[in-house]
Parts: sequence; C-alpha cells; structure tokens
Amino acid sequence: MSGCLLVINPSSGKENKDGLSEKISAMLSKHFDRIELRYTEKAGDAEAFVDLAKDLNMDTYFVVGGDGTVNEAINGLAKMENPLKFGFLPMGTVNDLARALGIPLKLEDALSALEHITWQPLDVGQINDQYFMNVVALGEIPYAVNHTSSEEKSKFGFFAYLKDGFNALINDEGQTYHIKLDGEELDAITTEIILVALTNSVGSVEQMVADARVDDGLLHLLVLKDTNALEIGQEALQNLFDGNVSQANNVSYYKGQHIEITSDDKSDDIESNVDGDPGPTLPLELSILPSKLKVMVPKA
Ligand SMILES: Nc1ncnc2c1ncn2[C@@H]1O[C@H](COP(=O)(O)OP(=O)(O)OP(=O)(O)O)[C@@H](O)[C@H]1O
Repeated sequence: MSGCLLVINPSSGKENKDGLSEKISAMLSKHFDRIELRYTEKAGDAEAFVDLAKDLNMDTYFVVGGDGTVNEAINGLAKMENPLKFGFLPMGTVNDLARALGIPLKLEDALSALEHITWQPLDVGQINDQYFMNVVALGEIPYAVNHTSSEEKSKFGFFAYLKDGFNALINDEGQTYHIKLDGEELDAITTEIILVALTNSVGSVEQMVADARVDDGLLHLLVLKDTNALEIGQEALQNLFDGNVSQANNVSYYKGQHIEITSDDKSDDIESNVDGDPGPTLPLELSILPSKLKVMVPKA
C-alpha cells in the first residue's frame, strides 16, 4: 500500500485556504492509498515531520508552503540514506524550485497539473552541515537582506527587494574572497555578491542561469565582477535580472561539484543566505548530491 504524509504550513502564502487540505488530499488520493495530514506550528516542523513519515511507513513526503517550508523538507529528506519520495505545492512569494520543475504557481492549476505525475530526479546542495535546493548567496547585499524585516521581505520577495534596494545597500567596496572550485584555486576576488545556484530560476527570474538543470549534478557559481564601480555593479546586476547570466560581461560563471569559500576579512561576520534565509558564516564548503531525491512533477 502506498502512503503519503501531507504537511501544510498554514501561515505560508496569501491564497485563500478554504478547503485547501480537502482539495490537496483529493489530488493525492489519485496516487496514494493512504494519506495522513499534519500542520506545521513553528520553524523546524517541516523537517521534523520527515521522521514521522518514516515511522508511519509512508513512501512519500509532501509539503505545502513557501521556500522556507520546502527547504526544511529537503533538510529532513537529504540526510536519509534512502530518502522518501518528495512532493510539494508552492505557496510562497518566490517559489524557484516550482518554477524550475514546471509546477504551476496557482493552486488550482497545480492541482490539475498533478493529476498525472512522474518522478523527477533532483539534485540537492550541501553547505557546511545543512542542505539547499535553490541558491546560496554571499556578500554585502545578501547580508543586508538577511537583516531586513520579514515583512519587507514577504512584501517584495528576496531578490525583488535586492533589486529595488540595490542603490541603498551599496556602502562599501565588497569583501575579498578566496574560492577553490573542484580543488583549483581561482584568483582572489573582491565582490558584493556571489551566488551558487542549482536551478535555472533564481529569485523568481526563470532564466537567470539558463544552463542549470535540476539533475545536472552541478553547482553553478556566479561572481559579480568589478563592483568597485557602482555603475558597473548596477549594470551587471541588471544583467542578472535580465536572465541568462552566462552571457553577461560583468559576471564570472563557473560550474563544478565542490566549492570552498574563505576570506581574509572578518570571516565570522560574513554570513550566507541559503534559499532566502540566513545561513552559516564563512568558511563555507559546498557540494552537490546528484539526484539525491525524486520529486513529484506534472507528466509532460
Ligand atoms: N503554524 C505556523 N504559524 C506561523 N508560522 C509558521 C507556522 N508553521 C511554520 N511557520 C513558519 O513559517 C516558516 C516558513 O515559511 P515559508 O517560507 O514556507 O512561507 P512564506 O514565508 O509564505 O514563503 P516565502 O518565503 O516564499 O515568502 C517556517 O520557517 C516557520 O518559521
């Protein structure tokens, strides 16, 4: 008998929640014999419920929420040797993983798209001792975003805020970083922003990293160059938001499986942003877990 634990974050998103669990259960009942429902109450619940799903002998773990909830689910699943299968419905403001996987962002559309499903292999990223599914950002700008109130963030979204707030946020020349990519030391770089992306969609910009595939087994490293000159920085950031960053002049673009990032500057103060939330400080070690998960997507 196939079973699915359905976990809903009742605080995510702004859509009307009337009949939400019934509608989702109806869709899931087409694919599973047995469905159990739980609601999250606080940070960490969507990660902890993975253990409950295992105890209940479920084979699939399905969450409904924003990027925070999806990231928690990934953190629960990725540490399993043989992870449960994964599914989700996007309810947040950014929803990059859904965009990359072709899961519609509107609830009713997603529910009908998932009437017919297939299981897509999905890479998971590791940063120090935690996991991510979409993007790690590092530098002055992500730092400022980390220290922005969640109201502002939920109003504008992570990168929308970043874009609108770019002028206001620039206040110095950036940090100097040392980056080792697959064991090779790159030239030291002074920059305001470093991104490590897993999917083509970053910060709601669906083709920012046009080459990235959810199961290509690669980390996509983007470094904004020449940020001492504000105008160049702005132009490069605009290139990021216009998509297809590998074509942009002021962005260095690399691919690899293992990245180490250190800095001569005050490392303890340099904080990362992981999937839109504050992450670990330097030094950072990132790696890819190729096709670690199988995720439910609409059948083409
Ligand atoms: N019942 C609850 N009430 C209030 N907050 C909750 C509840 N359950 C979980 N949370 C909080 O919600 C956070 C995750 O929110 P999530 O990011 O999924 O939604 P969102 O903020 O609407 O989406 P996005 O980040 O894309 O804007 C968790 O880290 C946790 O702190």
